[in-house]
Amino acid sequence: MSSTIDELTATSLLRFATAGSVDDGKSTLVGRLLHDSKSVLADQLEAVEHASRRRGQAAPDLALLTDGLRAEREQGITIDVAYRYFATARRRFILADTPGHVQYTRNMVTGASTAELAVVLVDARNGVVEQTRRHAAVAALLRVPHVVLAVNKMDLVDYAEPVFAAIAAEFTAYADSLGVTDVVAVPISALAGDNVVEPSANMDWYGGPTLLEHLETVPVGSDPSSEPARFPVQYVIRPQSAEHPDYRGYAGQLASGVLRKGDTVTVLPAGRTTTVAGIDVLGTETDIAWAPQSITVRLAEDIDVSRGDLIAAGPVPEPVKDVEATVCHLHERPLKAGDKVLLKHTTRTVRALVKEIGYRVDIDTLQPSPAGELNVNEIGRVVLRTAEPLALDAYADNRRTGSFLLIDPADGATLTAGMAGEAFGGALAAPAGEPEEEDWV
Ligand SMILES: Nc1nc2c(ncn2[C@@H]2O[C@H](COP(=O)(O)OP(=O)(O)OP(=O)(O)O)[C@@H](O)[C@H]2O)c(=O)[nH]1
Repeated sequence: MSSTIDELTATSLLRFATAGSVDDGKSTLVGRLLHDSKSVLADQLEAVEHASRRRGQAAPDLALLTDGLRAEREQGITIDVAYRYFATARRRFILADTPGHVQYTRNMVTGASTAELAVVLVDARNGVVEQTRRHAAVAALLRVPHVVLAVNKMDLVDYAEPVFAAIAAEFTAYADSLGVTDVVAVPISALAGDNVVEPSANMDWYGGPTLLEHLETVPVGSDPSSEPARFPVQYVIRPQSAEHPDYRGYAGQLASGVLRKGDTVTVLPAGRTTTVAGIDVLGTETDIAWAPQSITVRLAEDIDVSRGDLIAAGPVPEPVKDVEATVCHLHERPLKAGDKVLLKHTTRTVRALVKEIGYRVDIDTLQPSPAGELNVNEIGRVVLRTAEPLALDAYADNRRTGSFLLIDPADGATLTAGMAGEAFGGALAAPAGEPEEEDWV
């Protein structure tokens, strides 16, 4: 069965995000990836060639492939996170293309929250700059498992190995201090196509994979059997037909792990334990299901289960009403102690009070400092009190069931993205003079 799991789970799909400062060459890189991996349709390419000729450029400007919005191009900035889908013979890709201007943190959090790999782009002429460190910090905070440092514009530094080596060493050391251990550095020229899809003849000193080779081969989709099963109930199915008067099934997407018929499970937050009586995938009964399949589960006992409950196996989280989390604030309206919000965790939405803004983190220095409120793009530590108990995992253990959103009850706006538990692998201490974490709640 394990080979089937390998074949059918997310191993064939890589979700990744790009991040870089303005003009580092993200659009050109993504265009180059799509073009050289033959993911671009002929008519798209024709349109780009036509547009480039009109502007008097001899070669097609591949950045045009990715900059869908003309207005944005005219302003010279990229507006929002764009998702692009492409595939090679070896793997399918979903790319969250995150822009590099001032809204970087918000966009990168949005784009990288589901990513398994982040490509951090730097301009070889500038090396590691402030924004590079910020991108690395956000990747660390979101626990993106793999980071690629793409050192772009190598053509402008004469393809010189020492330039690349120094940047790679500086970045790797910084990433390491954040707890990001899987960093692969690739010297590229997005414009000329060196080491993006094809190996570069200009950099024969580089023995590593091209960017695409790495994207195609990096291990993804952590083995579901290594994680405890987490199944947030999306719908309760009760057909109440004469044929099946007692049928009660729970439908949703398995967030993590493997669920088998006969497994002992706990329904949270109530805490009732029962066994899995049956599993249906696409209307067909099966003995086993794994994340991220969409399934319907039947339980042995007729217990009260509703939308928003978590059916969990293995070590299950203790439901809590006091939530301490690291958050990134996404909205122009600041988040303050005393705010009444809605907290959306998987399929469950509950009322919550912002009890305390613990501190904000300076993303450049990673130093925490006391804060009364969190402004847009700021990262900080908050304490929340929910109206009903939540079955939250630590984000470090489970990115799906350890994360949540805060929503403005007045207009439904998404305010804040939250990650339960410790930040930066616990390396981040409370600011000096602040109460110890235990004293907060
Ligand atoms: N010489 C050289 N120029 C490059 C390379 N990659 C990109 N450029 C140029 O750098 C400029 C910026 O590239 P873009 O791809 O638009 O940069 P971006 O990072 O997407 O910029 P924003 O969309 O504004 O965030 C353009 O003039 C590109 O042609 C490269 O490898 N070598």
